[in-house]
Amino acid sequence: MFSRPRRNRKSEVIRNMVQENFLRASDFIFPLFIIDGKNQKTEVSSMPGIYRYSIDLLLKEVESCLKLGLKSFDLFPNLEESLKDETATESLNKNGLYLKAIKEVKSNFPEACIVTDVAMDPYSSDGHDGLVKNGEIVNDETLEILAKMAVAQAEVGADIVAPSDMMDGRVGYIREALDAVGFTNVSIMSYTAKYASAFYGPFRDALDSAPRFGDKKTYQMNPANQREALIEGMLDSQEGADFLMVKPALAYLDVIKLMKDNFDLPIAAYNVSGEYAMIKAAAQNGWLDEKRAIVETLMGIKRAGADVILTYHAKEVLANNWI
Ligand SMILES: NCC(=O)CCC(=O)O
Ligand SMILES: [Mg+2]
Repeated sequence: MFSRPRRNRKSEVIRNMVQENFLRASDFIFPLFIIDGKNQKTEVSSMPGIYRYSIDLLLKEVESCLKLGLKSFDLFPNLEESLKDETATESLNKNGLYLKAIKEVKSNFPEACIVTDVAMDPYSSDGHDGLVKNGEIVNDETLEILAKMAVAQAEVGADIVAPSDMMDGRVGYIREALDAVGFTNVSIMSYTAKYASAFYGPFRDALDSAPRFGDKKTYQMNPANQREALIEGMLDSQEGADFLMVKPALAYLDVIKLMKDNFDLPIAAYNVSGEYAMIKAAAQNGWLDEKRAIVETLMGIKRAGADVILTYHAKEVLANNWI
């Protein structure tokens, strides 16, 4: 035997020397949930360790993350039912929870990178990402609403707007709307290949945003499909996306790799709520070594080709020096 791969595993020094992939604080975007009120911090029951924060406590949370070197945040609002309507009007309310939160975070911490969510579901009485007409999620009329939402978010300081709705043509539509009012420097992180997944369950608990009828299969992708992601990637690239996202991450590592191999834009992967919940539940039962399972999961996503990872594990990983 001339070749003995085990020689490169014989000591920790050599194992470290030949390590191919690394996780860094700057890889992560930390999703944060926001609720109305003062001094409110409520745990998402299906996501142990993850909370919804009122704006005052959100600022404290962001500050503590920044101290750990965690500098990018994706904000999501939990709105009261009474504020929801068919056209997501509340998403444009300058004094509403979401736009106020973005503005507060950005003015208190200009060094933070704020990613904002562009989709109708948190504000929609139908719980869908697009406008509903006669039971159908209509594409082109939704674009106008999304574009206004993106501009409103840019106006209060969004660094990156992230359309998570999967309507056709929305990246280009939003790009034009942003540019038309001078926001040529605001980036777009497109949810390019977002699959109709069971793993979003805990997130919908966090926001009370489950669809009120039907499912999201007419706009989110079929989990059975891989090549279709190339069509979405090509369109988003042509329409001016700055990042292409695959979501969820774990059951879609092949799609992350495919996107990495086919597009030169940075690839983001969303390690979603259900993926987080699975590890937490197993760890709480003593069935998994939590630290190792989390780091291995994130490393797998990185190894598959993700340049950026949106993950609820971001803070704990850094706070505990697990990477
Ligand atoms: N638009 C954002 C999501 O749908 C997040 C899903 C999750 O974390 O499960
Ligand atoms: Mg698309």
